[in-house]
Order: sequence, then C-alpha cells, then structure tokens
Amino acid sequence: MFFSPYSKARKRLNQILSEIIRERKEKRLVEKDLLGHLLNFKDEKGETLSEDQIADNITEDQIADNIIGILFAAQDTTASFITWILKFLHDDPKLLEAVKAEQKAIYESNNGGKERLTWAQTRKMTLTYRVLLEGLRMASIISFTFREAVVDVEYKGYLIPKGWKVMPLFRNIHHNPEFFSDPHDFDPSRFEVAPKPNTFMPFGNGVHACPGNELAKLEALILIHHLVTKFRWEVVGSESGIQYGPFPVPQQGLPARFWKQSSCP
Ligand code: HEM
Repeated sequence: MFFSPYSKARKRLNQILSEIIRERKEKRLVEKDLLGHLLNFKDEKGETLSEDQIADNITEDQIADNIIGILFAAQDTTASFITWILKFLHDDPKLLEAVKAEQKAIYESNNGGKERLTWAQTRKMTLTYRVLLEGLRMASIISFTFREAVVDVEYKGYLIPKGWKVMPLFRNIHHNPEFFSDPHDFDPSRFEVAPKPNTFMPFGNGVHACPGNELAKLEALILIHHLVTKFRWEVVGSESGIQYGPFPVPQQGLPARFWKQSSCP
C-alpha cells in the first residue's frame, strides 16, 4: 500500500500547517501567500473561512486540506516530469547536444550567464520546449482522471448514463499510434505540428484542468537552461522500466552524478 507513508507525512504536514495558522492568528499576520488568501477569504456575507467559531476546526482542516492538495499536485508531479526529461536527454546524446546548443546561445547572449535569463528568452526555447512536450506525452505523469456524466451521453454507439463515473486514460490516448506515430519513440520533432484536438492532455482538460501547467513547464525550462549550460551529468546504474509512487519515475529513480562544467573530468 503506497498510502501508509503518505498518511504519516500528511499528519505531520497537518501539524505544521496548524502551527503556522495558529501563529498567524495570534500575531494577526496577514501574508499574501496562498495560506494568507485562504485565511482572509471573505464570502458574500463578509465572513472569513476561519471566523466561524463553531466550525473553526473544520474550516482550518479544510484550509490545510487545500494547501496539502496543492503541495501534492505541484511537487511530485513536477519532480517526476523533470526526472523523465533528464533521462530522455541523457539517453539521446545527439538531442542533448542540440538542446545544449540552443541554451548556450541564450547563455552567451546573457554575457556568459552574468545577466539573468528573461521571460522573453524562455519563450524562444523552441527545441527545449518540444522536448518538454514530448516528455509529458511519453511519461504521462497523471495517467488518468475522473469525471461524472452530468447528463446521458452517447459515445460511439455506447450510452454513458447520467451519474456514471468516467475515467479518461490520458496515457492510452498519448500512446495511441492513431494519434502519435511510433508512440514509444521519444521524438520531440512530432510537436513541430500541433497534435489533433483532445489527443494531448498532460494537464487534463476543461474546468478542472491543471492550473500549474505553465508554471511546471517554466520551471523545467529554467532548470534545463542552468543544468546544460553549467553542469554535466551521468546516470549511474539506470534500470529500464517504470515505478509508480504514485507518479511514474524511472525504475529505482534516476541516480545520477553532477559536475560543474569547470570541474568536468
Ligand atoms: C508536470 C507537472 C504537472 C502535471 C503533469 C500536472 C497534471 C495535472 C492533471 C492531469 C490534473 C487533473 C486535471 C483534470 O482532472 O482534468 C491536475 C490538476 C491540478 N493540478 Fe497539476 N500538474 C502538474 C503540476 C502542477 C503544479 C506545479 C501545480 C500548482 C502550482 C498544480 C496544481 C494542480 C491543481 C490545484 C489541480 C486541481 C485542479 C482542479 O481540480 O480544479 N499542478 N494537474
């Protein structure tokens, strides 16, 4: 059961958050972060989520729940995504060289990294961006989601009655050769052409699509920029296969050694 260590960690996170909430309330601290927004949220009657004395614990639990939900949604997904990108680049030295060349040109135009990487530059990382999209397709970090049919739906001759749960399998869609030729090959060039609508949904779709979509890709672009311009890395003892915990990562993780460019052997 992969849930038990998570339950323990969750309890600990709940405690940490309760302490932070208590401290902020005692000191009347108004922070502008997510917790601050939830603590100071006012409904249409002007009441905050945590003002209601009777339901105080419930609302605090709900606030903690939301924070932990976002930590969970944001942290391990992005870590898993970046791990796969490093593996795919490591496994394809030619592609890695091409990505390095793209990033080196930006690095040089920033006076050898002395000036900061800009937002505009992150918008021009064409090849690196395609590597990210292909990584998201191949790894399909979130393999599926749940929805409920709110009305009777007829789909390809089948009736999905109102109230039935539906489970779209992103991984299967992303690995379907009808939509992506040779789907098990890592080939960023396939994204030179936009995929057909609703065939590429690494961040889901509709009202509950991932709000962290752009943030996760931006983090990966920034990390790759610094990594390939300043470091070299070598995977040690890589094994083929996928391990779920619950998000997919390469079997046994991706043990790797990193060197700063100046001290490369
Ligand atoms: C590579 C990284 C990420 C992947 C692959 C990913 C993927 C997804 C997917 C597939 C969903 C479900 C959408 C649906 O059911 O249709 C989702 C939901 C969500 N994600 Fe992400 N996500 C990533 C990073 C992030 C980050 C960085 C954040 C926050 C900073 C975040 C916050 C959320 C939240 C709050 C939801 C729930 C949205 C809702 O139910 O309305 N995710 N994500």
